[in-house]
Order: sequence, then C-alpha cells, then structure tokens
Amino acid sequence: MLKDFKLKLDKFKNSLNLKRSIKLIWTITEGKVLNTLIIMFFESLFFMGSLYIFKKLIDIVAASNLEEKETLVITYLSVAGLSTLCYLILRSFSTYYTQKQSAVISEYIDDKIHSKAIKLDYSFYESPAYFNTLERAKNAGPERPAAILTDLVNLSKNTIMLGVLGFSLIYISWLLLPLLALFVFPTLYVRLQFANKLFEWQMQKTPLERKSYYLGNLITGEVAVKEIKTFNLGAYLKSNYLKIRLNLLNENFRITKKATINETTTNILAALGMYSCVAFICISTLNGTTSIGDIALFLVVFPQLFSVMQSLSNGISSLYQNNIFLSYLFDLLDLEPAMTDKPNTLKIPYNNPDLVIKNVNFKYPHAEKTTLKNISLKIPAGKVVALVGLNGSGKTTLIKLLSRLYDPTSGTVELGGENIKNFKIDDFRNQISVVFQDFVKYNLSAAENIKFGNIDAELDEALMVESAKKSGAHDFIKTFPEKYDTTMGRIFENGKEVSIGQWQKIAIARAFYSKSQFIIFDEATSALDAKSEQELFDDLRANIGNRGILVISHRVSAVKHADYIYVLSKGEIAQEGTHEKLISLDGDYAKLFKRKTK
Ligand SMILES: Nc1ncnc2c1ncn2[C@@H]1O[C@H](COP(=O)(O)OP(=O)(O)OP(=O)(O)O)[C@@H](O)[C@H]1O
Repeated sequence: MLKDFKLKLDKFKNSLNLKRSIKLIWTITEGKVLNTLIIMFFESLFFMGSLYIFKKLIDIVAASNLEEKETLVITYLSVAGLSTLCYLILRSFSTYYTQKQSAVISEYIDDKIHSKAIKLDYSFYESPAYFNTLERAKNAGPERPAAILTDLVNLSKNTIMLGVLGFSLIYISWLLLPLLALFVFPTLYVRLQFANKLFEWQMQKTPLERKSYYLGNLITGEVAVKEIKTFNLGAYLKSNYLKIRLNLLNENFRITKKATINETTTNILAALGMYSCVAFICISTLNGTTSIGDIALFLVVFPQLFSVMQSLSNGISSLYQNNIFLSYLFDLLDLEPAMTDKPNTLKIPYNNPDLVIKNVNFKYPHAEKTTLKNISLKIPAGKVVALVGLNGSGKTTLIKLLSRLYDPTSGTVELGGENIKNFKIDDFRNQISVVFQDFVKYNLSAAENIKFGNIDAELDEALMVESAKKSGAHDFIKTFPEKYDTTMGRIFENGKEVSIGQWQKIAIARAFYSKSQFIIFDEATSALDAKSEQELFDDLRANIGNRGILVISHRVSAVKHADYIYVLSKGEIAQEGTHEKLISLDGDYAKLFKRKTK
C-alpha cells in the first residue's frame, strides 16, 4: 500500500498541471490572487490569536493569587473580542474576493475555449476525437481553475491553521500530532485513488456521453422535430437516450459506492485517531502534567485541528481531482491548427485574376481512398463555370480546397498564378464566397444575415439592398414590419420565419454583398422556384461584374448557360466543354442531362 501511495504521489506531482494552473490563475487575476492569499493569512492569524488569548484568559481566571485580576480579565477579553472581530471581517473579505476571482476565471476560460474553437482548422470539425476533447474541456474547463483557486486558498489557509493549531497541540504534548496524522492519512489515500478512477472513467465515457447529448438535442431541439413527429421517432430516440444515461449512471454509482465504502472505513480510522488523542490527554490530566488552561486549550483546539486535517485531506484530493480534470482543458488549448500563414505572405492580386486548380489529388485525413484524382480546372474572372457530377463524385470536396478549408495532398490551387498557400489564409478566404448547400440560417436580423458577407466593414445599406434585390430577397424583406431590422427565424421573440427558398435567397444575397472576387454556388438554388432560379441566372452575368462564378448543380437549368462545364466522375474530371458540345457527346454529361433537356 505504501508503494502504491508513493506511486500515486509521484503521479500527483508529475501528471499535474499545478504550475500551469497557478500561472493561468495568476495571469487571469493579474496577480490579485496574492492579495486574497495575504488576507487569508491574516484571517488565520487573528483566529489563532483569539484562541491563544482565550487560553491565557482561562489561566488568569483559574489563578488564585493574581493581583488586579479583574483589570487583566477585561483587557484579555477586549483583545480576544477585537481579534475575533478582525477575523470575521477578514473572512468576509476573503470569501468575497475568492468568489469574484472565481467568476472572472470562469468567464476567461469560456472565452479561451471559444477562441480556440475559432482558430482551429476545419479538419478538426470532421474528427470525432476533436469533439471528444472539446466536450471534455467544456465540461471540465470553466469551473475547474476557479475551483483550483478555491482549493489553493483553502489549502493555504488550512496549512497555516494546521501550523498554529499543531503548535498549540505540541505545546500540550508532541505525541498528539503524529498520532492524529497517522489516522487521517488513509483518508487522503482513498480520496486520491477515487480521483484517479473518476478521471479514467471520464476519459472512457465521453463518446457515450456525447451520443446521449446528441439524442437529447434531437428530442428537444427544433432541427428534427418535423421528422420525429411524422415518423413517430420520439419513443425510439427516448429509449436509446435512456439506455445510455442509465448505463452511465450505473457505472457512476458503482464507482461512488466503492469510494463510499472505502471512505467510511477510513473515517472510522480517523475517529479512532481522535479518540486515542482524547484518551491520551485524559491520562496526562489525571497524571497532573497539564494545566486547566491546557485542557481548555485542548478542548478548543482539538476539534478545530481534527476538522482542519480533514479539510486538508479534502483539499488535497479536490486539488488533485480538479487538476487532472483541468488537463482536459489544457488538451484543448494545446491543439494547434495545421494550416498557418507563411512568414512572408504575398498581397492578393486584384487585376481580375483567375482561380486555377492544377493537377490536384486529395485524400481526407484518416480516409483510405483518394477522393480527388488529378484535377485541373480554371475559373476565369468574369466567367461562369459549372461543375456537375453524381452524388459522391467529389464536388463539395473540391469547394473545400478552393476555399482553403483543406490543402491538396498534391498539386496546387492558384490565384493569379500564385499558389494560394503564399497568401494570408484570411485574405485568401475573403476572395471566395460560398453559398453552401447546407447554408446557415442565422436567427439574427435580416441585415446581419446579409452583412455577414463582409463582416470587417461597416454596414453599407445601399449595397445590402442591392444584393438582396439581385438575389430576390428584397421583395419579401421589404414587407416585414421592421424591414431589414427584422429578426429572422422562430427561435427568438418576434422572429419572422420564411420559407427555405426565401432563406436561400438571403444566403445568396450574403454572397453578393461580399467583396470576394469569386462566388461558388453549391446547389445554392435547389430550393428556388423555377421562375426565381431563371431570373437569378438570367441576371447573373450582369450582376457579377468581374467576379468568377462556379455553379454546382444537379439541375440542367442552372448549368446550361455556363461558359464552361466540368463533369466530375468518381473524383476525376471525366468531361469538359460547353453545354452544347457535351450534350452532343454521348458521355456522362449527356447521361445526366439529355433526358431532362428534351
Ligand atoms: N470528411 C470526410 N472524410 C472522409 N471522406 C469524406 C469526407 N467528406 C466526404 N468524404 C467522401 O468523399 C467523397 C466525395 O464527397 P463529396 O461530398 O465531395 O461529394 P459530392 O459530389 O459533393 O456529393 P453530393 O452531390 O451528394 O453533394 C464521398 O465518397 C465521401 O464519402
């Protein structure tokens, strides 16, 4: 057991991020945590001072041959009272500052998690491992550093208390302290062991827990409600959710039950320790080796000391637990994006550059097969290029490369003849606006929905209206009571829900509003009625100026007017040319669209 304990103690020292946690707390509180610790130090000092004066007071009262006894009693009583008053005031202050600093730390950590989530590459968002790390950090992060601060403060306080109380006890008899420690020690051991078990279990349970959150959100959220009702999925999802939660609960109970049994045993041991000390002091009193003041001191000090030792053991195990849980937060904070800006980046060309893909191959991280093979294509400025292909042929993957969410495994993407890796990532991304097939419906104002196309600049109202007119969104936005200030969607009060096609028009307006040199429409007109789609594409050339356009669609009406068309098949360019040329050939394009054009 001793070896095991030593091992645990080593793990406690090594695995811990104590230094890093303290540094974090220090940075966040700008060193103010030191003030709190100083206040606590004096708080403990006044507490101990009043105890000592109290002991002296009893000795004076008990002494039979003292002159001016009354004056002395009044003096000591006043000093003890004053000392207690100071202790109470300082205790209120230290509690207030600890709470204040804890709240600041929680907010800071929350912000750190958000900053990291924004900074990380898109590829993280296609990896379950990242979501596990994020989940653990979110669950463990925000309140842990604050808890560590409280632990540290309490530990310091209790250590000071232990010092002074221990000194008082040694003053009575030196044997009392080690006797007590011997019995409190196993409690600490059991708690550290429990913390380790809990940590291991937390690591294992995250994927299951995430699945239960997912099911819970499906049941209670608005995303799936229509299908849940029409397919009657509620009971099935609920029972699956319950199964996972019960599984987790049972495991939790099992670990806690074991910990409770162990802790009860060690608590009995600790109580034995306390009674041994009481027996010891009783015997020495009978032998006449202690004064009445000493006995009074013992009676006051001993329960305090016992509780301080218990608190210390609680504090150490809580610090241990909070620290290992905090490692989840550090796991997340230590993640770094794989895509970073080169040291000497180039300026974006604005002389109507072409966007070109040259001999690109791409394989998703962790995927076995290559998704894109030897792709070469060109989107010239001022031209409309179309990309067609069956489901799964690689069209969306190509967009991810064009918007630099991923870098090609081999080959290059070039803007104006320069590899896009030579530009700042954000600068380059500003050149590409994508209307995704799963575009986002921001439940914010219509104006914000459009302004998100160019978030860095002040809102240009004239451009916003012009963009909405081009996409066909202006016609319905102008009928809203608050026009462009109307909140969209139905999540918030007074929100205005519109049809999916109307949402799509807002998403298209967002792309028109942007200052990008290229716009990619990924099935962006799938929800538009035939008339709206016809109008959009008829006016597209007039609306785009010198912008290059890539249209991805399964509808011939959306691609037939393109200047040039690429046909993607199983990750390769199978055909290319104009609509007329491709229709005349009996290839993939003709198979996709010939029947529809008749
Ligand atoms: N994150 C990913 N990791 C691994 N493979 C992926 C990933 N995303 C897509 N794929 C695979 O890449 C292939 C191409 O997918 P992609 O989404 O690019 O096709 P698509 O042509 O856009 O299809 P659709 O017309 O249905 O939108 C598919 O076989 C898909 O399984």
